[in-house]
Amino acid sequence: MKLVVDENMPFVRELFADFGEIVALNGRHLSAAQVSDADVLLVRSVTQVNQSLLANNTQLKFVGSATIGTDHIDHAYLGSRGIPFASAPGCNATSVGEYVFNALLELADKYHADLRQKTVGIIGAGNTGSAVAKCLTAWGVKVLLCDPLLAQTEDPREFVTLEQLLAEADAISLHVPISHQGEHATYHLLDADKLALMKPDCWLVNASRGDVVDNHALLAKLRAQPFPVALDVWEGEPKPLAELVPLVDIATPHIAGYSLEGKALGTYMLYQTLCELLQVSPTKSLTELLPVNWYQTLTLNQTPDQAELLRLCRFIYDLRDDDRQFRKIHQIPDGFDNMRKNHRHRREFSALALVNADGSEVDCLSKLGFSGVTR
Ligand SMILES: NC(=O)c1ccc[n+]([C@@H]2O[C@H](COP(=O)([O-])OP(=O)(O)OC[C@H]3O[C@@H](n4cnc5c(N)ncnc54)[C@H](O)[C@@H]3O)[C@@H](O)[C@H]2O)c1
Ligand SMILES: O=C(O)[C@H](O)[C@H](O)COP(=O)(O)O
Repeated sequence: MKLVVDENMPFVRELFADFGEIVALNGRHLSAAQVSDADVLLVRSVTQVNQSLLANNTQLKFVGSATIGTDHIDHAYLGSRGIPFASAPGCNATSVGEYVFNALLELADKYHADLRQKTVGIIGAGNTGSAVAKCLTAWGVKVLLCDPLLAQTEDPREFVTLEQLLAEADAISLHVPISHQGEHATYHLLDADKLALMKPDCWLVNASRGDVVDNHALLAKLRAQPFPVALDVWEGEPKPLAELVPLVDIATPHIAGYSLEGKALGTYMLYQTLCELLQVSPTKSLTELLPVNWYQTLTLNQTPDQAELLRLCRFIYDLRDDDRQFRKIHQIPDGFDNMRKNHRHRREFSALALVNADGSEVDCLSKLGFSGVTR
């Protein structure tokens, strides 16, 4: 069997080598010729999987995307060809949750604000939105959820309308898929009119898809009156609107989901699906592939203050490093993709096992996901 895979997919050889020959290629520039004799195609979000990529291939048995978003997949075309497809729902949700929490802590630090005095509005309350809510709730921050689709279900959580969220939130984080049609389409969900409904100085974080926010409208608003913004995703990736970058406080190249755990789980979920499809038992486990946790002895107050929490979060992932690098490379040809390809995989909070020197467990840190170890 021949497996054509995105080169930016950790542990792909360890997990898939037993199935056949692995050919790892640049996913952004994958051509029809390169996939013409593939039996299995494993992609990430930068590969458009559609008729023009697959028309020459008559032997494809499986397409997998090691991502949460699937807007790069022509589902109707795969369906019409009867080609099985799987993605990896939720694989990097914790990573996104921790990225957004870190970003909000950085904004709070920069603007001398207490995050716990803020109300954070989360638009889209699925896997990534819930992961953000989990971190914020653990830290005692009030959260508003807007998700008109989940609001129609048995979901027991309380939901608000978009208008209510825009009117009440001191910070907004976006967690919707990109969609272009229907009552709840998310393309330019925050357009000039909606941006105008935000409270003055409301913070904005986008780690969903770039075109959920009208980037030109955001640029105009920031030029008229700067306010705190963190963007991980951009319209027109891999070429973000150059004038927008200097006006935002935190700028990164679509790496919110790039924890080692999140990326590895994406690959692993596809391994499980292919095993199922081929009716073979999985023989590999994800935990044996991941490196060991870090142990850190700390002396912490029972409830750390915001500065102490930020220090701890920066210890595991210092968002400012990615922000600094991004500002240097975003206008260089291939800079955006190269930074992603060479991104040093960060670990999730769970990889940091805290040994509190006074022997006590710090409740909010356990709730945030740090491995709490007391002695
Ligand atoms: N930056 C990154 O690295 C990164 C990583 C993972 C996912 N993402 C993006 O984030 C998106 C969300 O991921 P997820 O795991 O939370 O997906 P999910 O499917 O678990 O949740 C998405 C939620 O959005 C809701 N929704 C849809 N339209 C809406 C609307 N108009 N208003 C409010 N809510 C709406 C849905 O009902 C759903 O509950 C993905 O589709 C992907 O595009 C980005
Ligand atoms: O939808 C997702 O899971 C993320 O946006 C995705 O992981 C981004 O990374 P990429 O697939 O482009 O490497």
